[in-house]
Amino acid sequence: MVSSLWRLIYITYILRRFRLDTYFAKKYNLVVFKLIALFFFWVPNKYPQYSIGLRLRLALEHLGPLWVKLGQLLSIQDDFFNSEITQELKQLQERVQPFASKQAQAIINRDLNGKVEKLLPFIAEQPLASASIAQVYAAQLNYQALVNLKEQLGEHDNLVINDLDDFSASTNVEVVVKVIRPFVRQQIQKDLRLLRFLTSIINEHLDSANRIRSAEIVDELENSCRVELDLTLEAGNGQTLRNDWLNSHILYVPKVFFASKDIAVVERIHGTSINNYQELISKQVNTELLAKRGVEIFFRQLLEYNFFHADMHPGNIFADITDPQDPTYIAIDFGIVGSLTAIDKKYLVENLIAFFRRDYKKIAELHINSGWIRGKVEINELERQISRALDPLFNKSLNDIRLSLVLKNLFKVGRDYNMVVQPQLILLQKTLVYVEAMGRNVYPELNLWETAKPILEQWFEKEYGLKAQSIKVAKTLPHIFDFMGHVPDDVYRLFDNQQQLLQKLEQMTTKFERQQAKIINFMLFGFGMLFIVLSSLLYSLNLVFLSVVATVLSVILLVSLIIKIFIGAFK
Ligand SMILES: Nc1ncnc2c1ncn2[C@@H]1O[C@H](COP(=O)(O)OP(=O)(O)OP(=O)(O)O)[C@@H](O)[C@H]1O
Repeated sequence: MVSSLWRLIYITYILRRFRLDTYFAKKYNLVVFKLIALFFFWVPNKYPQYSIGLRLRLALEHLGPLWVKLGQLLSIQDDFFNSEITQELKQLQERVQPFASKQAQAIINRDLNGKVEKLLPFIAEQPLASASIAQVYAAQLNYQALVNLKEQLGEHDNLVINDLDDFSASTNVEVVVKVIRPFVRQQIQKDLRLLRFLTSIINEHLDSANRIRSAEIVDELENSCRVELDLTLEAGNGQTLRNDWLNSHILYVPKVFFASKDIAVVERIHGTSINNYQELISKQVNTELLAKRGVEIFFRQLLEYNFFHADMHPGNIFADITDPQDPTYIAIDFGIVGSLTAIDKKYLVENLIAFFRRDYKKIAELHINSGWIRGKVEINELERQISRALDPLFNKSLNDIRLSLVLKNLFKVGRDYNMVVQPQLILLQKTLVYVEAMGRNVYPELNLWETAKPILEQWFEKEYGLKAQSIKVAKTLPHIFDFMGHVPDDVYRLFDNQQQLLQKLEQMTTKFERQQAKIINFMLFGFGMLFIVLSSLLYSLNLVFLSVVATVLSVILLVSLIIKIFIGAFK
């Protein structure tokens, strides 16, 4: 509690130090930001010449991993900040001090439970890289020791050892050991709670038109941090992706050998960072092919395997340029992955194809006929809205068409009509932002239109085209015939069952009627006798008239009873 309070004070101090409170006070007109200025009046304004975007970026970098991730997330939404700020946020980098290798060693020792020397005969003293969540060390893995350990896995239930069938080695293997920063989990959790608290306070004081989608953003952050902070989940994702691409030439996925929550041992890769454009050029790499292969990989992950790497920022993608004319990709860091439902996949492809054909009516029809948009919607009006959102994208040259923007604008129109866009579709759209940026960085003339269109059309034809439908029908025919063969039996059984049911119903009705008759008889008899007793009582009290009435009533009741029994006997 006390540490959370200190952290909150530190966050507000940083807001003031970079004069973000003044910006937000103006943007949202909230007293809370004016209070910060009052409370931290003594903090000097050191960066008056810096733009707001730069100050925001520096503040987030100061605050640490969660805030950097928040900034990265906001940099690909355009309903939060203007383009100048989002451009700056796109350059967010994690400025973290490496943590002591001694601590890393202690974590490795703890999780490998006394087997470190056997499994990892060499671990470098200095880290290879230090990111905000993890630090990475070059190391050597004794492969045979790992094979033996897998056989007696029971003893090491904190470790997940992946299937080793897809890898073989007779000597030590070059690996990297990824170690989660000590206390980063606690710090991120604490910051998440504070972020939720701060955004809810802000939201409470905003009028509905200005409210921010805070809960949605914080949920998304929490979700991605949950996976990134548990390396066993990353190990599982890595294995799935590796299996998908095992026989492919264009993407290599390094082997994740094993992991605990805090460490992962991964095959070491040697590639050129996809950001290193200078090297790609100086080695005369076929950048056009490289860029096109990037787009192909993205769509194949989605359409063929339905499992996509969703953290494709340039730090995680490398190129193997051993043969510059045949460049291929290497992907690392499998913390965030995604997959789509069959319906979302169809939605995506159909809409993109219709967009390529500039057929906005078709897009409108798709949204209505498939029930994505419910309620009464005027098709022409929807078509107009879609055209308004998408047509400006055509005004650019084909090279500049950004599919990520197409999707984003489409989702926006959908949301205006209360369509619920599934989070995985949003994740995909955000991944596409990186894929497109990367492709254009590698080969500025990349024409996504030309590259993606045939892939999408082929997939759609394969899945939903005439041939695919005929094959599907042909496959279902035996089942239909089988079903029809059983129909007479089933119908007979149905009728038979129905007959039995009717008989049962009849029996129950008769029983009920009998019970009912008995009750009526009993009541006629009971009331008849009651009136006889009443009549003699009234007579003894000299109430002759009333006594006669009671006698008459009792006679009526008893005679009715006799007639009823008499009729019942002849039924
Ligand atoms: N298999 C590998 N081979 C060689 N280098 C690696 C490997 N895995 C990671 N690295 C190096 O370590 C860096 C950080 O690794 P990784 O991206 O997996 O960590 P992270 O904490 O998830 O970082 P972030 O979330 O910021 O991307 C990479 O950018 C790369 O330089």
